[in-house]
Amino acid sequence: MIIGVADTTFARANMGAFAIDELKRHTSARIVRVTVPGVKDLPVAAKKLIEEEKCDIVMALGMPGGKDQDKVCAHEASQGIMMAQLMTNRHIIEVFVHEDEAKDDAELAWLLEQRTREHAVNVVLMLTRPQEMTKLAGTGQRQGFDDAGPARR
Ligand SMILES: Cc1nc2c(=O)[nH]c(=O)nc-2n(C[C@H](O)[C@H](O)[C@H](O)CO)c1C
Repeated sequence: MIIGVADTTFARANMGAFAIDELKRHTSARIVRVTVPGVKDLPVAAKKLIEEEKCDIVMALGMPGGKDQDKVCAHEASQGIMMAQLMTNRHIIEVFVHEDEAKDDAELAWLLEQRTREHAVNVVLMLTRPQEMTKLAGTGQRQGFDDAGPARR
């Protein structure tokens, strides 16, 4: 099994390093990493990881900024990532932390790390123990901030 990790220099924390550290805690799968400038460069980076590096699944890690043009960029990047998934028939787990989700730099740094680590665990489960993911179905999981939990009557 091979896991791809694509991250960006635009992000304000080393999301690729967090992902790799967390993946290594849960799997001995080979990991291939590539770093690109920004989120719009992630779709082709992920597609190349799948097609050329034979990755079974890819984490696409990025941080959209808070400006309007950043949000447009992020939407375009998401569409590209979805297209790459459909073209390759492989999951590309998009891990985006929007800069304005956090109230200050300290929270942003925490969120960039926490969301990346929690999605790394999802990636390992999806690849190696999908039945464990099914056990979590409908439980209101969130990556980073608190889980929402199941809705109650
Ligand atoms: C406006 C803009 N905003 C972001 C952003 O919020 N987050 C990010 O990761 N990258 C951004 N970029 C850069 C593009 O994603 C891309 O790297 C360049 O257009 C080069 O292809 C751009 C150009």
